[in-house]
Amino acid sequence: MSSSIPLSIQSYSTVEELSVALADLFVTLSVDAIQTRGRFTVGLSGGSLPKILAADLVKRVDAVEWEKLTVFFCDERLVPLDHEDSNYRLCREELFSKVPIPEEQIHKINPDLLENAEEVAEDYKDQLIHVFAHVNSAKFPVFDLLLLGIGPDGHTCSLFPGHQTLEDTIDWVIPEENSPKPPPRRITFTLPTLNHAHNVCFVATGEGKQDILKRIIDENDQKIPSALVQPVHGNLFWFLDDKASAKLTLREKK
Ligand SMILES: O=C1O[C@H](COP(=O)(O)O)[C@@H](O)[C@H](O)[C@H]1O
Repeated sequence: MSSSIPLSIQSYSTVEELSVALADLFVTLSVDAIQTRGRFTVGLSGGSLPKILAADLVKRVDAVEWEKLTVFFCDERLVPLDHEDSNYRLCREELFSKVPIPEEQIHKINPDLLENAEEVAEDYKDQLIHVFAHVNSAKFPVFDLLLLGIGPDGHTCSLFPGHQTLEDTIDWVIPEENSPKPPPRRITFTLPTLNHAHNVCFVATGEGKQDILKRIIDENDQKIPSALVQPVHGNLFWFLDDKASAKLTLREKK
């Protein structure tokens, strides 16, 4: 890893302890962002992340000013919003249904456009512009916090190894219609969108992530999409459990 990137790798004995620490980070960053900018902009992932995030956060609902939260999805599957593969549905079941976040502050894909992935991405960009354009002078949205997962192949969001999507240096959100992990049709934030955030936090647990984490963190293998997430000015956090981090040389044991 480049030494210029503020890097924090924390490994917890259990997923439960990791959930407590992740909720601490979420609360702390929400307080900072709301004090500084009047709101907290968050990008959520699907997969294992929503459950780990919600486990402790829902126990301290009052610690977050939910009405000042704005949520996007770092990637979304092109399925109806109530489909079992929908990242929105997963986050609703695990988190949104348990906290007082106003529904209109959760930015979802437009289900009327599902036939055309380009149009879904364009519409999602318009939603991003509506929220970010008037406050950011940067060319990309600047999220307060992006919470990312890592697949065993090193994909993050819907950015997969070897795919053309990794080359995009202009767009904010793009279609991916050949995801090797089902369902195949998705949209995803691009690397520049990820890399302009104030804070990016990867969350990975379990033995199945050991080898890919070694390639990303110890070997900085630039063929792996997750290794290409290197915030330009922001902080990069890795929240791991001890099973996932077992093969790493660089880590702080909690
Ligand atoms: O397909 C996806 O997978 C990744 C990783 O999921 P995990 O279950 O290994 O944590 C996830 O971050 C992404 O949002 C999702 O669409």
